[in-house]
Amino acid sequence: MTDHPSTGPAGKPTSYSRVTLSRIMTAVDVNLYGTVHGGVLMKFVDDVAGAAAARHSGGTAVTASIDEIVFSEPVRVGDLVHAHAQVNWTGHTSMEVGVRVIAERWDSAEDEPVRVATAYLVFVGVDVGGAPRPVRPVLPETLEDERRYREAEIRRAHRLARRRAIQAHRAG
Ligand SMILES: CCCCCCCCCCCCCCCC(=O)SCCNC(=O)CCNC(=O)[C@H](O)C(C)(C)COP(=O)(O)OP(=O)(O)OC[C@H]1O[C@@H](n2cnc3c(N)ncnc32)[C@H](O)[C@@H]1OP(=O)(O)O
Repeated sequence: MTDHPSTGPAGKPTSYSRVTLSRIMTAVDVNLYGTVHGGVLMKFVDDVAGAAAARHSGGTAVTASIDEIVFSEPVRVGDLVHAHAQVNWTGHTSMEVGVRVIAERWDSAEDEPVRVATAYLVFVGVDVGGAPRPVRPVLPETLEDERRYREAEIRRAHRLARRRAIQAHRAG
């Protein structure tokens, strides 16, 4: 089992944080090439991740960083797009939120929905003054949740190692 905060009264299961946002993409969402702009999807991803972080932490949470966002298939005008988010990992004041974006093609409703994007973001719970505040631990419930928790730790370790390496490089 992954070494995550043990079950305690203050913890919340992963499923508690789950949020889905859905919308139909329109002509105002397109880029020069006629497909949906990546920035539109990034805003959508940030919104659903923010809602999951707010729900888990029981208050305001701000986006601190985006570790990764992958656009795996283009999205088109008319597609019905669903963004599913959950808190994968918690630190002291920060949370990793994973987001999966799925599209139902408007012109092939019989086909299986397509995974169009995947993202991992770090949110920090903040108080009314904007200062970081402690967040309750997330409690993985399933093997899949455990896997995501462990992978979030790997992403965090890489992020911190990269920062240290760049700082050392700059220090000469
Ligand atoms: C019931 C509910 C339904 C829902 C209903 C509500 C719906 C609601 C929907 C909202 C949907 C919109 C969601 C949009 C959300 C925005 O758009 S927020 C706007 C964009 N973001 C910002 O403006 C953030 C600006 N940055 C900051 O304010 C500060 O840098 C931060 C993020 C608060 C961090 O402050 P700091 O003093 O540098 O913090 P520091 O003490 O060094 O570190 C605190 C923690 O942050 C982590 N951290 C700091 N920097 C980073 C970094 N670059 N990368 C990763 N982690 C970092 C640290 O590792 C540390 O983690 P822990 O070890 O405590 O776990």
